[in-house]
Amino acid sequence: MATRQLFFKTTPQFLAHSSLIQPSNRFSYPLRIISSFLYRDHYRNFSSTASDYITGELNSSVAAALNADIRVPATVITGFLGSGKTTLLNHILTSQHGKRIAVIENEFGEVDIDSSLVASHSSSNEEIVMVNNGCLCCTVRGDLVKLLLELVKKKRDKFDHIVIETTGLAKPGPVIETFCSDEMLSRHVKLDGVVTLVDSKHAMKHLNEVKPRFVVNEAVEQIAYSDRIILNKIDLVADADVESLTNRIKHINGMAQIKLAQYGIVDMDFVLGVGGYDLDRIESEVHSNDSHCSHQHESGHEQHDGHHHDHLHDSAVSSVSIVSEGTLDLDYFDDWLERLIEEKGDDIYRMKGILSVSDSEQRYVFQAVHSTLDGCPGKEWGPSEKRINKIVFIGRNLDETALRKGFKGCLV
Ligand SMILES: Nc1nc2c(ncn2[C@@H]2O[C@H](COP(=O)(O)OP(=O)(O)OP(=O)(O)O)[C@@H](O)[C@H]2O)c(=O)[nH]1
Repeated sequence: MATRQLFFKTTPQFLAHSSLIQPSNRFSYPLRIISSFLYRDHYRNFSSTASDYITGELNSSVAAALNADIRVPATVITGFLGSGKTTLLNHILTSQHGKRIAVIENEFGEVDIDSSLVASHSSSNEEIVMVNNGCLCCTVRGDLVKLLLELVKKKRDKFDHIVIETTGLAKPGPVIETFCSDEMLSRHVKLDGVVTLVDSKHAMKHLNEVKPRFVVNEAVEQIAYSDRIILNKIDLVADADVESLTNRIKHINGMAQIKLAQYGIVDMDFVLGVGGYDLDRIESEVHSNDSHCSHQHESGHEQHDGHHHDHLHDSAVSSVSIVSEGTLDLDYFDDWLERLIEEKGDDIYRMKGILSVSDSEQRYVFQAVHSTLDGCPGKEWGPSEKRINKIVFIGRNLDETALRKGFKGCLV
């Protein structure tokens, strides 16, 4: 199938205001509650309201009967100024992946340059639709939701996947939270993954930049929130630089997969269909994390992550992995997580985990973005399989000792 795309454009500062997502708008679900509502809500609610929005699509009752997730996947491309986001977008739009892509482009500044760069690479310009909503400053979240819902309502039959390119200075947190916390949006669109472009030549400088108190370092945040990281422009640096940058990135985010690239050339399945927020994909994500994190598993009950503590940087954003045998009391764990989220929800950007819980033959899987938690029972443990808990936290000022202690307190 030929690749076709729609093109939507917004204007400055569109996704960069975390203050727009007030704590009161967030919701926190204890795991035991989530486990019962999860699939039911996403799929059944979809079927009851989809007809308002989606015409000429799958019959919603058929979808419900099949328990199919027919929400549109959306990929967020982020990365510092000049890191290669538009280059990657063009690669996506010109690759043969069989998906029809709708693009939401966030331009920083009055002059629309990126859209013409993308358009010039597009194979079917007539499919490109420009949307200019004026200045989205301070109405970011609502406008993004409106834009996405309109897209689904009016053009749903014209695309299979949405790609959102943020500005180089955008903070991805508010964008991700929008997908997770807006009920209407989450019925129709699911966040597939956050892909971050990193400029191999200049990234270290940006990552090391010390910002004034309460000012976030966007380059660090973009890495912390990502599911896939493309270490781009490797043609401009030595291997040793790539290695130290890779290690630095792993320290910030021990969960994301990393690929080296020139001109954003990566396989499409690295960026599309990532399933970064799908509970049924968490296991493979956490496993794949093992392979690139060079864990040095300790013998004994608990194993520490191998996040290169020999070259720690004083960045406040980092990740902590807990890999441990043993069985958890889900109620204890639930209480602990609730407390953690209450106290540190703003600082915990992402969490993913596979748990071995008492009185259950199934894994328990969960994932969270700040205080928005999803969890449900997963695959059964094999008869001779070692039950190993794996949890990854990514956030600011993480207290590794306290996290390990809290986790241990939930073991039976
Ligand atoms: N040498 C080299 N140049 C690259 C590579 N990838 C992209 N570029 C160039 O870097 C420049 C910036 O790339 P863009 O794709 O526009 O970067 P961007 O992240 O969209 O930039 P902003 O929209 O300004 O944030 C362009 O001139 C690209 O051709 C690469 O791997 N190697």
